[in-house]
Amino acid sequence: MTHSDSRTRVKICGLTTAADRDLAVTAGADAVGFISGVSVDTPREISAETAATLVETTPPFVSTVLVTMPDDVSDALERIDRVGPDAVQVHGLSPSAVAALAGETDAAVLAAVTAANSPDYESVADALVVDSLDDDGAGGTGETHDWERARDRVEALDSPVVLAGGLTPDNVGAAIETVAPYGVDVASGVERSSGHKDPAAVRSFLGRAGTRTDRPEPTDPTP
Ligand SMILES: O=C(O)c1ccccc1N[C@@H]1O[C@H](COP(=O)(O)O)[C@@H](O)[C@H]1O
Repeated sequence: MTHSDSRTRVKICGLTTAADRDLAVTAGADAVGFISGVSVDTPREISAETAATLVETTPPFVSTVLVTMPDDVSDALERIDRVGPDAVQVHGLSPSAVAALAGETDAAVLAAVTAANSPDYESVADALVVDSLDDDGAGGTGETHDWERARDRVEALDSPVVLAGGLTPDNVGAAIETVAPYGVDVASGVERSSGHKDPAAVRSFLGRAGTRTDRPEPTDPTP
């Protein structure tokens, strides 16, 4: 299902600090992603405790996403319980495990997939994140994949498709035009150094994705 007639949602992922989360929120991100519990070495990984704090202090109407690589369904449920996100993005689970997880959590379940295996996950996840996954099933590769093939998937699948993998301020406009995804997702492409976002790049990415709003700085929602 193409979404070229509506605004493309943007997730800024791999946020490691409150300052970077606030930067993404202020610049107009629809969703903010926190990476915790992954089996690959990444500068964007944070502890479950830090992720829980960042989720809890994210202002209303911005979706929080836990990005994780669980061993199995019960491991995923424990991680969701500890962090409390609106959505969980799971890497490396089979379609049947994703289906079981979706049946047991109130969080929206996003499956990280490739264009090749995306049809296997369509009926079991709330949305598909089509990425350039490495051999371990992890994202954050900074590498693009075949956008024409991704476009075919967007047209063939009923589930919302989020395009990820190697997106940057320079290519996100062309990516949206080519693929017409429901949303786009970026981690390494808007960093100034490993694990730290570049404010100008985050704003530029959101602007070129058609989403920048320049919201006022968020205030601490805790009383
Ligand atoms: O970013 C990571 O290091 C990472 C590690 C393990 C699983 C997922 C990860 N990131 C996800 O991959 C996409 C695309 O990343 P990039 O823009 O190509 O760097 C990212 O948005 C996360 O969802």
